[in-house]
Amino acid sequence: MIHLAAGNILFKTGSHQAAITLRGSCSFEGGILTGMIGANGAGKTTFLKILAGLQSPERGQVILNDRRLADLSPQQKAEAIAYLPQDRRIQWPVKACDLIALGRLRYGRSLNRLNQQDSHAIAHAVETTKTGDLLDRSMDSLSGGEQARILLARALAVDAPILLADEPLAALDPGYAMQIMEVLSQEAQKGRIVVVALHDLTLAARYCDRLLLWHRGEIVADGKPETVLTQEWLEQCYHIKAISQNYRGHWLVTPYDRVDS
Ligand SMILES: Nc1ncnc2c1ncn2[C@@H]1O[C@H](COP(=O)(O)OP(=O)(O)OP(=O)(O)O)[C@@H](O)[C@H]1O
Repeated sequence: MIHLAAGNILFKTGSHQAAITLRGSCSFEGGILTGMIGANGAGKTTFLKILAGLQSPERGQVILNDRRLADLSPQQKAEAIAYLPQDRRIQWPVKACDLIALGRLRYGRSLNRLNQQDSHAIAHAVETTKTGDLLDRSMDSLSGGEQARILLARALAVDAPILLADEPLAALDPGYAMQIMEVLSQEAQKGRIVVVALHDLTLAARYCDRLLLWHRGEIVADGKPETVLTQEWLEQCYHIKAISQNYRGHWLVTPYDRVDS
């Protein structure tokens, strides 16, 4: 079973007024879809980058299956972790199918020498993201939502045991957003660690097994959606009120009003 843990992390994010000090420990097991939620600037992206080994904390460390992430080679990290960054607007005329295939480069193969395993992983990623009709299109001709789906397909094509996705639902319409959450949930059910930063609390509550709530650089709540998305936390962290209800076995959260801070 894959295991990823971040212990006693301390990280200062720059020196401007909005900068924060990120502190926290948490661990992740395969088979669970974890949503990271929290207001803008709370620390979600920074923490995902630390988990992905793209930022080095000033204190603390990330451990992947008993080994320090910092001690792994770039190749080993690339084989273990697929990372979908938040900033992902593609302005260059690469074909969508080639961009997805880039997910296989970690195996040291060039795009024109993909083997059967590569083709299988790419076909699976295309099928699960329903991007087959976009493959021949140039990335710079796609809408923001279409690009987002292709980039998620590239991350899935890596076929890594850990998938870290930073706001994969940004720019997606409600139907595709739900489809992507279903895909992420299925990937977790296969035994992967899937951690996803989200702003849509309704979908976070509906699909995630576990939520981590970030507030000013710290995890203030960690647990099942119904224990994290309480009125108190929503007011304190987002300054909102929400209707929470159980509907056909699903915990639904609908923000409806702002609370003056
Ligand atoms: N490279 C950087 N240099 C300076 N400050 C940074 C840098 N990256 C992030 N920060 C600051 O660190 C804080 C946390 O940022 P982070 O992107 O982790 O938040 P977030 O929870 O992902 O926010 P959002 O929901 O808006 O994406 C913010 O105040 C941000 O301005």
